[in-house]
Amino acid sequence: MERKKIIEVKELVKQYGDFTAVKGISFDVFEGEIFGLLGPNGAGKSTTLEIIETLREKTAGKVLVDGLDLDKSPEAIKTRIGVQLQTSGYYPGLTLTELIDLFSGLYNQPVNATELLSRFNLEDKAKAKFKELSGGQKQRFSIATTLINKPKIIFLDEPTTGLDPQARRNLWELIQQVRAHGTTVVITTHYMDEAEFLCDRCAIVDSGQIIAIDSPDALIDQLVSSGFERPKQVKKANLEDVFIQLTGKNIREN
Ligand SMILES: Nc1ncnc2c1ncn2[C@@H]1O[C@H](COP(=O)(O)OP(=O)(O)OP(=O)(O)O)[C@@H](O)[C@H]1O
Repeated sequence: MERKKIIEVKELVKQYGDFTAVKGISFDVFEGEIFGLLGPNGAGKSTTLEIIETLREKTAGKVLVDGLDLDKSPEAIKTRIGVQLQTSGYYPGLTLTELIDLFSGLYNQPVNATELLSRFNLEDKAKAKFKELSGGQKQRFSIATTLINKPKIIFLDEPTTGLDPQARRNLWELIQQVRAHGTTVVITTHYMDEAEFLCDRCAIVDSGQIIAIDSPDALIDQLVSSGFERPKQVKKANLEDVFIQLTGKNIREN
């Protein structure tokens, strides 16, 4: 059975003055997958996401989200997507419940704040102010808020940057749960372990172009079949495994 394309990007171009940040990229995202955009700083990942999110004008190309043309139906697209705000985008003095109620009113979507907070292990923080949360809790809350308008797709821009190993792994599990509920996830990251763990497929973007696109496994197999070998014998564990083994998996943020 053919999988449904929920995002179609064709020959997308973005120029900032004389500088071309996105150079005619094309890719599809399938419904229900976790799709990653990977690439070094300045590759054009955020620009591409912001165009799909209707937050930035494109220079050329075509974008369809859930079958809707970005040029014709940006408002309808907004109702089908959830966008993670930078953590500075929240009123720091409001409690989490008040913030959820605020968004719920803005989107005109009734939301059970307690249920949403407990899905993200934040039920104990319902009356806490946003500014009182740890980094991991802030990230969990910002992902929770992407779901308020019951979107088909959520976009997460570097969701685990700055988090400790326990908080990162916890967030990975939560992102998998979001997908298990049927939401498509598009994520940008600099962490290859994160992409390998989470993404069904990923596009590697460099200097505004997609230089590879496939599942992490297939990309690794292609490299290995080209004769690549790691210069050093790979050990069965790495330093992060040592750290997690010693400090446990529990998140430390209460
Ligand atoms: N508003 C802007 N005006 C001019 N140039 C911009 C603007 N926004 C981004 N750029 C440039 O476009 C290029 C792509 O930026 P973008 O933020 O999309 O990259 P990125 O892959 O998300 O990088 P990072 O990983 O650092 O977030 C960069 O060279 C950046 O300096």
